[in-house]
Amino acid sequence: MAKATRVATYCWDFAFEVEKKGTNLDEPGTNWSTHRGTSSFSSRKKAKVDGANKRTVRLDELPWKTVSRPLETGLGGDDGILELEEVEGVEVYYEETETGKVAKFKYTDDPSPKKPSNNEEPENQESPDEDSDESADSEPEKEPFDSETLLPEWHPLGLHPRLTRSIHARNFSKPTEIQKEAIPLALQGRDVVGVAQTGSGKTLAYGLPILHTLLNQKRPSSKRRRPLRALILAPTRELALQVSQHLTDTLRAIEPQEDEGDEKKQAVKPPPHVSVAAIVGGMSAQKQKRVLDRGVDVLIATPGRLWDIVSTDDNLANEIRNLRFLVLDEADRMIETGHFAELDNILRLTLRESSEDEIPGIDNEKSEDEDTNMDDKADDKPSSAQKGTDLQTFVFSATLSKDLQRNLKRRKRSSGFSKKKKREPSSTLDDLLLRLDFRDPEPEVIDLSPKGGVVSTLQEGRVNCLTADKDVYLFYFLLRHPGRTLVFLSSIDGIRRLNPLLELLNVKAFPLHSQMEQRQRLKNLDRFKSIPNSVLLATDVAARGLDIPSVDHVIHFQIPRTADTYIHRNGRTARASREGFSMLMCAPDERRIVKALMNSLGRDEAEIPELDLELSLLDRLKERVKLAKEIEGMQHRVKKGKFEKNWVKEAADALEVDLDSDFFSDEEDSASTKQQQKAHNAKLASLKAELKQMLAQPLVARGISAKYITAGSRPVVDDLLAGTINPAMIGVKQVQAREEVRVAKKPKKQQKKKGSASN
Ligand SMILES: Nc1ncnc2c1ncn2[C@@H]1O[C@H](COP(=O)(O)OP(=O)(O)OP(=O)(O)O)[C@@H](O)[C@H]1O
Repeated sequence: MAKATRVATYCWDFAFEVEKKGTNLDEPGTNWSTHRGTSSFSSRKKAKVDGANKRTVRLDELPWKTVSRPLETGLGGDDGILELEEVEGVEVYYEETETGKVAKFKYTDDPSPKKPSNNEEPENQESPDEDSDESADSEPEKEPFDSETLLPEWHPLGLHPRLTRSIHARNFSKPTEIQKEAIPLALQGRDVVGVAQTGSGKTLAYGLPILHTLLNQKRPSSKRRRPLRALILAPTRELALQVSQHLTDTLRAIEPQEDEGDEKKQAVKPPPHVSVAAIVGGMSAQKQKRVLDRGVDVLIATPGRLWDIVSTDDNLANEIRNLRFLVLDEADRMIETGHFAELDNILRLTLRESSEDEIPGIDNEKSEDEDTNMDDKADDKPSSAQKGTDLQTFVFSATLSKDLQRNLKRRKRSSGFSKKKKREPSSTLDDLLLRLDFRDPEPEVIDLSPKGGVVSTLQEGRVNCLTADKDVYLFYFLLRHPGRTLVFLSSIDGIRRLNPLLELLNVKAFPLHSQMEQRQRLKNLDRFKSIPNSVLLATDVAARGLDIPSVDHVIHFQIPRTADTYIHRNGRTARASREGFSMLMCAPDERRIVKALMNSLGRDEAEIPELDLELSLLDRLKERVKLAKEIEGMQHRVKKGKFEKNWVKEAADALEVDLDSDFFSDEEDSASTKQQQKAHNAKLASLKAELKQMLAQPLVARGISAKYITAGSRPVVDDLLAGTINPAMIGVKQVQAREEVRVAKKPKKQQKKKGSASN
């Protein structure tokens, strides 16, 4: 006998499957029906089943409760069961049948010792009419929401009242610029290409119109599978999960909450009006397929995983053909992620079909001049007769080339794609976007990108140093300017080297790169988000779209190769009008790249000021970093040796060959090796002890008296009194990095050069 469990889902269809297939809870192909909500996993009491009151019930008659799954697990969407919870008063037993074991449920009507209050409805309430479509659309608002008074700047956008309520709950007092411009156009049915600075709220600029449209439609029945209505494609797994979370949060604020205390009502809660799910690589494809099988309204996906599923699922392919909304988020990055072919294949499904395979009224062969003439008729709005479907397309990024935007305008009349012509695989963003079949003859291009790509609240800075000294300069910066710091490196090897080094130096650092398991990536992101003085060492997998609240600093440990990457990396800080700081670490051989980078942004290299450094402290840090490197080198050699040996052994085992006796001669058990190991360990321990001692010493700036706070040429007493003392570096004020560049002097050479250039 087992106790019944409450799971994170409503399981109407599942109940049927359990009866049919027996007790395998994770049977592939099980048709799930879910309901999302919030709850605690609080009640874990054993069910008290009073035999006298027990009666056999169907699974769907049980008092199911919805619970939420935390995003940090990587399962924020409907992608699986994380935890089971007992249902009070329910007993599960199994009956042997011809087809195998069948789970049955006994449910007690007597919920003693809990006595219902006078206001409570009967415990064993019937589930709602599953075909709840009729009531859904006209669901009355519990309390009218006065958006005109409470959100005067959002009110004119005319969003669904439940969205304005949610916006209010999230304290978004006014729409951002891109939201103000994009939302009305999207609500008019226009296709929108939005370019706006990083952190400017682009997700809701396309997300709110989608949710608005779906909320204005009837609440789907739990009996019928809901068809996919919006597909959002994102370049990275993290971004896809984040967009999913963002939209889920927006909806969660408006779905009835479980912790409102009315348990009976939860048991009869209808399916969600709008369901959102994410499909990304690195997670169980089986579970994700099940999510799709039971139907979602808004799907956020990375192209690789989605195409894996679509290529074997005609149903899904058909749904993509009939989408209502298609979104490319960070479209330009998708070209770089190596999923171009998959993306191209998915987009092909969204192309219009007509009897002639041509877009009505459009001659694809017209000349450029004719194109221009057609431009003049740009005011022609799309008529529904012209549309293959109602598809609306949104393309958003912080960086889209001006050329592309011009081309998009010009392409309006040659939009679409003739299947008669050979379709070469696309290879550039321009190519890709020009192949998008916008239904709108002239997609609206909103370009709010700031001049030079720099957000006004961002302060840039740089340090010029040798490549070999970058570790020291980084360590200096982290001590000098504590905060949440995102360090970008160009290679995974670089991260693997730097991470243990920083750990030895007592810096809390977490790696993030594409060769890590998805769960570990999400876990590290989460740790970085929750620890204020931590460091994330990342490749450009983290450069785009990630919305980590309050990243104080972005450091380009290696100079990005393109201006777009520079903009997107910087965009991880100074988000949503907050201040932020970014620093280029520039080695002599990288000067050329910085120059080219700035040129392509229409800026001068000298515009980025140098960071003021306390050189005496920098020198003292060199000793510490040198020692940490020595320790790291020794540890690395041991690890590498073990790894290589294991690899050879595993390869030999796999090939079923015997290894030469020489291979084992220096194995651990030989006496001389043992001695060597002992000596090695002793040296390592002594170096570590030395480093520990060094790190325990306060770093005192030149001119500071270590004995008396009022003595020395720079007494620290004032800083102490003002509360501006930097605990890691005595004698230097605790100031923000942005303040240190204001006083920085431009390199003399540059000033000279500039002067001569202007002559
Ligand atoms: N109207 C608003 N008012 C205040 N904050 C907002 C508003 N809209 C969105 N935000 C918040 O701003 C942050 C950045 O939003 P979002 O991630 O959508 O930016 P983005 O423009 O997509 O950035 P990126 O280009 O880097 O992907 C989020 O934390 C979001 O919750």
